Amino acid sequence: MNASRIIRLAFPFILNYVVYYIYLFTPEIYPIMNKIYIIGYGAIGKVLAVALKLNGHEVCIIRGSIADAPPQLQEITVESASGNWPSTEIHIGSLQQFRSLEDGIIVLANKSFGNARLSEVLQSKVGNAPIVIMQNGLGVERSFIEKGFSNIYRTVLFATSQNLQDGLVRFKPVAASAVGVVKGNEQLLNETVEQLNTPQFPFRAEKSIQPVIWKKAISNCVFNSICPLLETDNGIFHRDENALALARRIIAECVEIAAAEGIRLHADEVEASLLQISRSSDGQLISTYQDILNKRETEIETLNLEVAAIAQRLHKQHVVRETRLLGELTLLKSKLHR
Ligand SMILES: NC(=O)C1=CN([C@@H]2O[C@H](COP(=O)(O)OP(=O)(O)OC[C@H]3O[C@@H](n4cnc5c(N)ncnc54)[C@H](OP(=O)(O)O)[C@@H]3O)[C@@H](O)[C@H]2O)C=CC1
Ligand SMILES: CC(C)(CO)C(=O)C(=O)O
Repeated sequence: MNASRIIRLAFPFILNYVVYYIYLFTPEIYPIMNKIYIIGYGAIGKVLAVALKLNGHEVCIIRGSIADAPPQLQEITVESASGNWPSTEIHIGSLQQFRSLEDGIIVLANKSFGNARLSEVLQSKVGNAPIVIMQNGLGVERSFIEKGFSNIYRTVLFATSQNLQDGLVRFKPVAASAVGVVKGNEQLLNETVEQLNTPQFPFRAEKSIQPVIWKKAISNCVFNSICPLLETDNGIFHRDENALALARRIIAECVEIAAAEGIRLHADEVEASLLQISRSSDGQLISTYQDILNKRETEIETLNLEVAAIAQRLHKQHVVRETRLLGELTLLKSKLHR
């Protein structure tokens, strides 16, 4: 065999290696992910930060609503049914402090109504680093897609967390929270999940995230409107047949819109999941009700009102009359209280 034939035969293998090494060592193509930046010093952000730090990760919480918060160390304690986790010091900073976040995973644990502004600020700092959106609702990833972020992942949380005091949070994990690809690839998804997953706050990769997003969002359309309007806790649906009957009407409407979007869900499975959440968070107030009581903006626009907007786009607004009305009432109640 002559030399040129050997080179010709070997060429595909050499090319493979070259591409592989460029892939591995070029941060523009393959993010480094040494650190975890959590945006939002709220109930979820604090617990996630503590769980990750306890498992040896370098983690920093970045304030979501405050642009110029001075860097500080804050001790956070997490209360859980199996006992308190060791109190842990967490670095808190602000976006102004960081020129680039390209060496990490960026977790959005802020309220979704902050996404439009945050996506603008993050645009020049993120590069190809994965963004993990850890919020309830539909369409919460829109501003990141529109601005051309390259790796967008979406989590559906199966856990509840509640702020008790500034450095004290109560956490209840129910199951491993699902993470799936909105834009990106499965390999980066798996590596991102591997980084985020801890025994205290478990995550799992989900290949088909859209049905999971819709199922949880429909439950939230029920909880986040009916509970604040009735001024009651999440347990109402397993305690009261009439409340459950109302929930069924909202579920039926939303399941029809999900189907029109190509997401097949059965009303019965959504109801079963709603009842499970209602039982496991009996006595707890849903975030929207807490937000109204604390005179804060709510996420209702990415729940009932987003389902209504999707229905309108599909010329099916007649299908979601009750879902929309409850959403509008919740929005009005929130505005009247602020
Ligand atoms: N708590 C729970 O049990 C669950 C929560 N979720 C979802 O997780 C997400 C976080 O919830 P949770 O931690 O409970 O919420 P919190 O209200 O406790 O905290 C949310 C954080 O969002 C940030 N924020 C508020 N307004 C803005 C704004 N305008 N711009 C940017 N950031 C803002 C604030 O961060 P900072 O103080 O740094 O400014 C705030 O602390 C929500 O989308 C929620 O729906 C889902 C399931 C369960
Ligand atoms: C419905 C519930 C309680 C489930 O985690 C939730 O999503 C929330 O608190 O916002």
